[in-house]
Amino acid sequence: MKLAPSILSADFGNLQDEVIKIERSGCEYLHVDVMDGHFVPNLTIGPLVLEALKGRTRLVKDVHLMIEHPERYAEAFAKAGADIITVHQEATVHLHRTIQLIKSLGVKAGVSLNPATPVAVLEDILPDLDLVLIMSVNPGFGGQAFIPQALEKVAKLKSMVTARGLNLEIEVDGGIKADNVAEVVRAGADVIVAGSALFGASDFEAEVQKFRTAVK
Ligand SMILES: O=C(CO)[C@H](O)[C@H](O)COP(=O)(O)O
Ligand SMILES: [Fe+2]
Repeated sequence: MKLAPSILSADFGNLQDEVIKIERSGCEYLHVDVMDGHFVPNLTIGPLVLEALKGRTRLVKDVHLMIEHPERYAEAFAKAGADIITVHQEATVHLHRTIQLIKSLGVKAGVSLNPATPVAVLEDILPDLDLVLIMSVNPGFGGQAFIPQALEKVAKLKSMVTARGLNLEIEVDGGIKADNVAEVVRAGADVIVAGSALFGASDFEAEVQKFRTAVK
């Protein structure tokens, strides 16, 4: 299991230290939640913040775009240092074109699905993807409760990926804590996003260890 702490729940006044904390705890990805106040009812950060972290961390910068028309901003996030750009299937009409654009920028391409979107919509684009992000909360906010139906979706997606011999990562995002991470991984997740559970803990590193122990 790879861990992707979401900086949505970090202390933005102290971002550099928060990123160092993620790195020291042995996590693999840095999950960056970008929200536009249209696709989701919340506003967060843009490429400027990502750019500020450029060259300051070895973590894989995993950018989750919860914005309408993500194709308009892919280049800006690629230039700002994104390693993976994930767009929502629900937010772009020409998903195939958007994925090709992201790849042409030299960045890995992912697609995210809202809780009500079935994995079957990805059937024809699956071989083009580096990552699929299954939302286990409705996107927009940290600290929400895990939606259990996500487990079945992850398992279904895992079978599609295995049956076709594809090489892509399954990431799951929202409401994941030390006490439910094991079932998410058992269902087929390769990458786990966690925001409030890690940053809300009194000891970040100890909480990361709890996640690791839970999946052993
Ligand atoms: O994309 C997101 C919300 O839209 C966040 O990545 C997600 O909610 C992580 O936060 P938490 O672990 O607190 O649920
Ligand atoms: Fe996210």
